[in-house]
Amino acid sequence: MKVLSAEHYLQEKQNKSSQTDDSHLDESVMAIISEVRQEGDKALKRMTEKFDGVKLDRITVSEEEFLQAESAVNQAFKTALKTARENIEAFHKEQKEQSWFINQPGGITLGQKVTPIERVGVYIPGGKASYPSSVLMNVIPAQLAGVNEIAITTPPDRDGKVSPYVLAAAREAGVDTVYKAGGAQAIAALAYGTETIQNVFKIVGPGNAYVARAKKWVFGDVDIDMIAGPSEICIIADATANPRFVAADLLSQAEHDEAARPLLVTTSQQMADTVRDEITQQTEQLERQAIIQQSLKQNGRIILAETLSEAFATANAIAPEHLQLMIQEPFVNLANITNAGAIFLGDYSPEPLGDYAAGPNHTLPTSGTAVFSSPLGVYDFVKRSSVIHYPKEALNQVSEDIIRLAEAEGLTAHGQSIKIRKDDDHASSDRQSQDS
Ligand SMILES: NC(=O)c1ccc[n+]([C@@H]2O[C@H](COP(=O)([O-])OP(=O)(O)OC[C@H]3O[C@@H](n4cnc5c(N)ncnc54)[C@H](O)[C@@H]3O)[C@@H](O)[C@H]2O)c1
Ligand SMILES: N[C@H](CO)Cc1c[nH]c[nH+]1
Ligand SMILES: [Zn+2]
Repeated sequence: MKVLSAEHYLQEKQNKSSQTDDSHLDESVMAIISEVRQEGDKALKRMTEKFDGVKLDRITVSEEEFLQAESAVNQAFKTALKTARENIEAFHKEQKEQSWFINQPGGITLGQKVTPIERVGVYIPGGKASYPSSVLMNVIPAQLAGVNEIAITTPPDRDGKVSPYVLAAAREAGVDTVYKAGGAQAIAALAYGTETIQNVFKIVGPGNAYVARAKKWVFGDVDIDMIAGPSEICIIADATANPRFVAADLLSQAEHDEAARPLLVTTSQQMADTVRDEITQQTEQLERQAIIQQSLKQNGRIILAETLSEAFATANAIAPEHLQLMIQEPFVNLANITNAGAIFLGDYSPEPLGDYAAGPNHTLPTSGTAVFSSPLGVYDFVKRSSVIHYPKEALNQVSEDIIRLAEAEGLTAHGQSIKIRKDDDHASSDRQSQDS
């Protein structure tokens, strides 16, 4: 893993982002979207054959497949799923938002009505690993928001099957509709519908570059949660941190993807050296060595900071998906962190605790987007409508102001809508009793 100063790291990061040219990705994703829009299921099956290497007869997972999956997973896994579901539910319940109304003098009522989005599609990645935990993380907040119809889509394996762990998680979460479709083609199908796949109003869930780019392209026709890139972890460690833990936590995210970003920011040269050795030793024991080594080589960095203040400033500039504070007094220093998707405090709060069990969501802003966005939550599955009620007298009170403002904009029909009520004294006299 490359070691460099904070200043050099930030410079390197800037150079990289200005050099990125991914127009080829746009071209292939736009072509996929347009084929699915034009040909529906036929295109979806053709692409599943091309990219996932399997010819499908049926896109929707059958009840029989659900039952097979249920018997293929053991009881301990089901219990772990149940515990995770309970923790995720308990945390996300706190995010539930109520409609509210305020009464103002003169019989005015104003408010905000909160309504769940009716139909939502959840993308569950399936290329390099299967993610039952992501099923729970994406479905549970939608359910708590009151979403009526939730469908999952995930790529099938080469036998045309969906991971039994993913299906067991779907069952645990109470979702019966699972489609065998992955990549940009699945996103297009959810956005525009096919003969089999019902179109949805919002698409959530992480995925690889094709999935992320397709979400960007369909945004506007449907809503999306965020553009989630490869997993990232940034650990701020002072000389008191346990280097074995630090190395293990960095590796936990490196194994997701060759493009994953494991970063250590430390004030201690000795910590940097020991973590480096630990990473080499621990990697030898792990299964996904090829992915880890690529991730470490391409994006793994040990950043030396002169002071803890410089370490915090560097982490805030990175705005990582996950930030671990493995320093003395992590709680006190929480105040110094402004940009991070999730913040893990202390030596016994490693990132995988958040991935699976603690309760907060693991779908988090990546690629620096934590400067402006938040974890997936119940709030992502509702929309808000403003509510306005003025009785006649209250409208009369503001009518001159409205007419003046409308005239200034040259919008006389707007003014007319107000004037017509002011002049028409007998208008809705029968409704005035309701107003008072
Ligand atoms: N943020 C989170 O919560 C979270 C959770 C889990 C995984 N992840 C991330 O999600 C990503 C998952 O990626 P993945 O690849 O394992 O699974 P994936 O399901 O996102 O992608 C697999 C699909 O990509 C498509 N594809 C592959 N090669 C293609 C090509 N050349 N042209 C067009 N389409 C192609 C195929 O349709 C395939 O089904 C990883 O980066 C991982 O770090 C994030
Ligand atoms: N760390 C991933 C988000 O970056 C989420 C995940 C799912 N399973 C394991 N990890
Ligand atoms: Zn993870």
